[in-house]
Amino acid sequence: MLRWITAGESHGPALAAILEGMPAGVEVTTAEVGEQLARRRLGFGRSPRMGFETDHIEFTGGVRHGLTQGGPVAVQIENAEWPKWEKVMSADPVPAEELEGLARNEPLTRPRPGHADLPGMQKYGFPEARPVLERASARETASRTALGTVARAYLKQLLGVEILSHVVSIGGASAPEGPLPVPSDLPAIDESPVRAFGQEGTDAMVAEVDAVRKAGDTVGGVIEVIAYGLPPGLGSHVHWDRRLDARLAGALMGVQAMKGVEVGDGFTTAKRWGSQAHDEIDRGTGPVGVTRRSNRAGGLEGGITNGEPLRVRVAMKPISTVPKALSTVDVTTGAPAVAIHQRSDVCAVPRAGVVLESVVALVLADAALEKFGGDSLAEGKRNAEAYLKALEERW
Ligand SMILES: Cc1cc2nc3c(=O)[nH]c(=O)nc-3n(C[C@H](O)[C@H](O)[C@H](O)COP(=O)(O)O)c2cc1C
Ligand SMILES: C=C(O[C@@H]1CC(C(=O)O)=C[C@@H](OP(=O)(O)O)[C@H]1O)C(=O)O
Repeated sequence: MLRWITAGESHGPALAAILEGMPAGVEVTTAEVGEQLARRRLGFGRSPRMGFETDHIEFTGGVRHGLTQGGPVAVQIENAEWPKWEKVMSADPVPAEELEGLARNEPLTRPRPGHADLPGMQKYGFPEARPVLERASARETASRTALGTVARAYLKQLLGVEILSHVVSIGGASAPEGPLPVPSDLPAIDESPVRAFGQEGTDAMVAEVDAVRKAGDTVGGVIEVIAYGLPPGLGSHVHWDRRLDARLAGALMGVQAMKGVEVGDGFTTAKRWGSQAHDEIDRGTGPVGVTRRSNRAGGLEGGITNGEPLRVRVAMKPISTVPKALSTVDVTTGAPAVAIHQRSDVCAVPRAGVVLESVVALVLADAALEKFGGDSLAEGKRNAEAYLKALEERW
C-alpha cells in the first residue's frame, strides 16, 4: 500500500511530504522533481508568487544515490519568502513599515466567500482567517507534486506509463477539438504563457484570462488528465473502495478548488443510448490481443483498467480571492464588509493540471503496487512481466 501525507503552511519556512510504501530501486532525482515543480509554476493567469518561488527541494529520507531505498521518501520544499513572512507569521504585532509590501499584519476578519476562511474559523474556533488560509492554500500542492514525481518514476520504470494533462476549457472558452494529445505532442517547459497550456490553439482561452484579469475577476475551467501504457487489471470491481474510478475521483476532489470529476465521457455518456455509449471489442493487436473501437469509458470498466488510455476530466472553480472584492461580514463587528484580498492567481487552471497529473500518478502507483507488489522495482517488474505474459498466452 502506498500512503502519502503532507505538512506545512503556505507562508511557513518549508513544506514537508512523505511517501510511504515505495519499493526500493526506483530511479528519481531532485532535478526531476524540480522539473515538475517548474511546470506547476507556469501558466497564464498565475499569481505573482509563482514568478519568484524557486521550490528548492531536498530529499531528507528514503532516496540515496538517486535510488529509492524502500523506506519512506521524505521531501522538503523551502519557501523562498520565509525571511519576510517570519514577521507576518509571528505572534507579535509588527510595524507596517517592516512588512515590505506583504499581507497586512492586522487580523484577517473579513472571510472570502469560496475560500476555507469562514468554515475553518467556525470549525477550529479561530478569531481570524490566517491559520485557516495558511493550510488551505494550494501552496500545499507543491508537496503532492513532488511526491507524484516519485510515483511517476515508479510507473514509468515498472510499466512504461506516461501521464500528461491538457486544458479543455477556461471559463466559456474551449480548446479546439482534436485527437487526444500524446506525450510527444507536449512542448518542452518554457516561459511562453500559451505554450504553458501544453497545447496549440489556446488563443481563446488566453483571451478569456486577459478579459477576466481586466475586469478584476477570476475564472476556472476543465482539465483532462490522460495516462498511457496502463495494463488491464489495475483496481477491482469487488468492493467500492477498491474501484479505481472511485479512488481517482476521491484523490482528484482532494485537490483545492476541484468541484467535479468525470471518468471518460462521463456526463456526455449519461445522455447517450447504450449502443452509442460503450466501447465495442474486436480481436486485434491492442494489449492482450483485443482492440476497442472507441474509448468513451476512459480506460476503466468495473473500476478496473481495461488497457485503453485512462482519461479523467476535472472541473476547477474560479479562484475565490476575487480582486473585485466580494461581499462578506467582518466577524469582529458583524458589519457588512468586502472580503480580504491579497495577491492571488487570476486563473490557476493550467498549473493545476500538473497537480492533477501528480495525484493521478500517486493513485495509479498505489494500484500498480497492489497488483504487482514487490519490495524492489525489479521484483515488481518480474511480477508484471509474468502477468502480462499469462494474459497474452490466454488471449
Ligand atoms: C494550483 C492552485 C492554485 C490556487 N491558487 C489560488 C489563489 O491564488 N488564490 C485563491 O484564493 N485560491 C487559490 N486556489 C484555490 C484555493 O486553494 C481553494 O479554493 C481553497 O483552498 C478552498 O477550497 P475549495 O475550493 O476546494 O473549497 C488554488 C488552487 C489550486 C489547485
Ligand atoms: C503559493 C502557491 O499558490 C498560492 C495558492 C493560494 C491559495 O489561496 O490557494 C494563494 C496564493 O498564495 P500567496 O497568497 O502566498 O500568493 C497562491 O500563490 C503555490 O501554488 O505554490
